[in-house]
Amino acid sequence: MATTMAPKVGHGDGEGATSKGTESKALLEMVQLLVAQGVKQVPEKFIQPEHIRRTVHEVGAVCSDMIPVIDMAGLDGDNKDQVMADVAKACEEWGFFQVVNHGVPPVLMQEIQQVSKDFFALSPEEKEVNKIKPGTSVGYGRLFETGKTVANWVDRITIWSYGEQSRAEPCMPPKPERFRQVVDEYSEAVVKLCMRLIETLSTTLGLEPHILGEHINVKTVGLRTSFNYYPPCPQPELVLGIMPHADTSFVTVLQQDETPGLEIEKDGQWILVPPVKDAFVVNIGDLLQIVSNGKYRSVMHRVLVNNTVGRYSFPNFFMPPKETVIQPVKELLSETNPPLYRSLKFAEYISGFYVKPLTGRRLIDSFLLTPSES
Ligand SMILES: O=C(O)CCC(=O)C(=O)O
Ligand SMILES: [Fe+2]
Repeated sequence: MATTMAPKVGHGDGEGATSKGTESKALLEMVQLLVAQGVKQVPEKFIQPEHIRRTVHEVGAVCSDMIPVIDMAGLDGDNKDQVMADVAKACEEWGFFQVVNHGVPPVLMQEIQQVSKDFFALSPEEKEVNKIKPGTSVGYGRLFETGKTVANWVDRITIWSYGEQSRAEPCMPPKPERFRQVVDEYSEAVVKLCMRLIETLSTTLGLEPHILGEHINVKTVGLRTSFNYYPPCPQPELVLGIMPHADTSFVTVLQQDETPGLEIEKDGQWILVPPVKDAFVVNIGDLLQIVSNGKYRSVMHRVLVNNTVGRYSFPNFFMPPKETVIQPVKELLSETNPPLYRSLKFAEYISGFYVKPLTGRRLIDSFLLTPSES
């Protein structure tokens, strides 16, 4: 299990919701704008306390090549059992792995990168058209700027890219013009990949391939996509691109560009997830931790920035509608493996991180049937 070296914050997908009335102020202080103005010293609000900064090592210093890379083409071949075993091991030991030959066309991955570059190249006024609305968690701007937490060195736009929520809460930016079309194609391909992963994880959990998907009502699960831009920072050692957090998803499928920055916490150390061409980074989210009754764990991760080159990343959070009940799969339970978590509605989970996102504990622990000591 993840150790306690990182502060245990209960952020959902890197950041929580915005609190009412703080949005315009946040927008005036978008990182991109600060950098364009030639800021030499990062403003106070971005400076992390010392114990949260790069405490253990610099980017990439620890065994980053150990994070498993799974060739999904192998799931259809003679080597299937070995690939399944590799996935099972990756989930149990790492909670993170990369996938190649995953079925999402590389050209779509390039296009998503291009339209987000085009988005961030718009004028501040054009970007602000789509700014986060009070009480929601989608739109342009840094979320969770309540003034009580240190700000992340990132600008981002978050949208519901697929499923019920994308219809209920429209949030596509009007510009660039190709944004919507590219996102539609991309999210459909990424959802297919998520479905495939859920089927695979069902098997690696020791269940029939369809059980996990049926349990989470996979056909109703949607996608929330963030477009993160981490501009170069004049004092990268003082800030974090995104502070340590675990994701509020079943799984997250992340596209990163060629600039390193993402690190995961394992056995008390931060380990770089090295960029691999055309790969997605897959990680177990809190919801799968509950559903698998703790067999697969949602691992803390963070993002470092540097002073020379900007970085783009696109996490896709595979998340259910608010009314979905989240509980351990009954086929996994037995007298020797009793449920660790109580059943809850996803809405309850979300409101947990909206209301008290930074209590110093992981949100997921508050749903344990027997409270943990930490
Ligand atoms: O930028 C990255 O590589 C990770 C982003 C992330 O963890 C998040 O948005 O939840
Ligand atoms: Fe994350």
